[in-house]
Amino acid sequence: MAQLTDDCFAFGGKLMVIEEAVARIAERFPVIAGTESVPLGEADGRIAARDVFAEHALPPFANSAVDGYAVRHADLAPGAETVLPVTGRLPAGAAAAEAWPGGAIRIFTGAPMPSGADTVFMQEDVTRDGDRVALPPGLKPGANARPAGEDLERGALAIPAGRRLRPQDLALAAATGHARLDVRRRLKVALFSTGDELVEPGAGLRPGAIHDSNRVLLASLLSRLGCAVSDLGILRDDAATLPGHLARAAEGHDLILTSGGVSTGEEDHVKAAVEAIGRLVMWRLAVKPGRPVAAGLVAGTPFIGLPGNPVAVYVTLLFVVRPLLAALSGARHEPPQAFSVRSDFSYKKKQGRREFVRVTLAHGPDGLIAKKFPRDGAGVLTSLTGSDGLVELPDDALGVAPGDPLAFYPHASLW
Ligand SMILES: Nc1nc2c(c(=O)[nH]1)N[C@H]1C(S)=C(S)[C@@H](COP(=O)(O)OP(=O)(O)OC[C@H]3O[C@@H](n4cnc5c(N)ncnc54)[C@H](O)[C@@H]3O)O[C@H]1N2
Ligand code: MOO
Repeated sequence: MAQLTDDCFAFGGKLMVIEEAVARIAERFPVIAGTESVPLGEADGRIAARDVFAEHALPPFANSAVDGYAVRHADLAPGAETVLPVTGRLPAGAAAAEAWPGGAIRIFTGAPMPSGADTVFMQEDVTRDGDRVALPPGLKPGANARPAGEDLERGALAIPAGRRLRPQDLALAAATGHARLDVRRRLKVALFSTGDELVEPGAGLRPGAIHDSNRVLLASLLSRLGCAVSDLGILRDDAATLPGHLARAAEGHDLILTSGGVSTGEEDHVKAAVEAIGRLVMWRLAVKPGRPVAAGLVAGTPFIGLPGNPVAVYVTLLFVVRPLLAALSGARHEPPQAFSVRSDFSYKKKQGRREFVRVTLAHGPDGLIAKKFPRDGAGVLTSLTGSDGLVELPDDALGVAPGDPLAFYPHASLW
């Protein structure tokens, strides 16, 4: 393939490492503008548009961590039991009271510490007798009391801009005084499958046809990643009509995503269609499965063409598209977390490309071991439904042997 005038890759050369390719594609993709304010209940999975600061300290006031008795530590006899009169009662929600010198206040979890009191005995540790309570020796000053601002001081950063909001972030926003958050607008993604062999799920299978499974995989994954997906159906392997479909999709979308038709066959028209009405900025990556992935711009709108094989779709969406979605939407890319497991298999690979192998986990003598899913073709969908996750074989590795440490990504933590 000829070197394109405006591209950054020599397509014929060594394949580019995933992170470098993603960084160089991202440079050419514009970050979307536009934010909206949403109630916390609608903010899960959205991207924080700006830093969120604590409106007040968390907790806002010093309070008891247990049900028990609040005292001034200075009133306790060193090394001996202390008996104090019970001088008050403070349930959660009550306004703070004064601590009487030489008295103990019956207090409940979350109630404000009485001013002057600094230490709380758990009720299980004391002996109550009428209006007096006997307190054992040995409790440190400050025990079982939570200071104001222990979690966050007023004005402290609670959520950084660019964070993809998780339920725990929303809890922190609520706890620090926010009812709504400013978030980036959703990325609008136009989604196509391509291929003459494809028919809709549920349709009868004529000879040579298969059901389109990539579109529902991609639409579902993209929705989980917070995108607004336009499902635009199946495009035929037709060099004459493909460019028009892509050009129309470029209007009103932030990204066009296709699967299929990006390999080298003469029926693989997607790349040519992009070049006809826009430009490719990258084709082919050092990754297996998923090598023929293509990226470009169509009428200024970012385009990513994934290979047709379903496992290649899964892997490239995760490791190529996902960081690009983050770049487009102004999010911080938080790479999926890998866990270390031991290999239970031997496998040879080519140097100079990263491979993702589907595995199931089992308990070995020294921790978790990864067993390779027996059928590893990039078209084997049951290798995705029947495995626990992916292991990553590094670009430069020549293979893996039993006992080798492996980076494992559970399916459950990927989306
Ligand atoms: N001569 C070569 N052949 C192939 C190469 C190569 O380098 N040289 N690369 C192989 C690799 S690796 C992959 S991956 C595939 C990718 O090719 P395409 O992106 O052009 O994809 P298709 O040929 O259109 O489809 C591949 C495969 O996937 C099935 N498919 C496509 N779309 C869907 C869908 N929506 N749902 C379910 N299945 C789908 C399609 O029927 C094919 O079986 O090329 C290799 N060939
Ligand atoms: O890269 Mo292809 O995805 O190996 O099958």
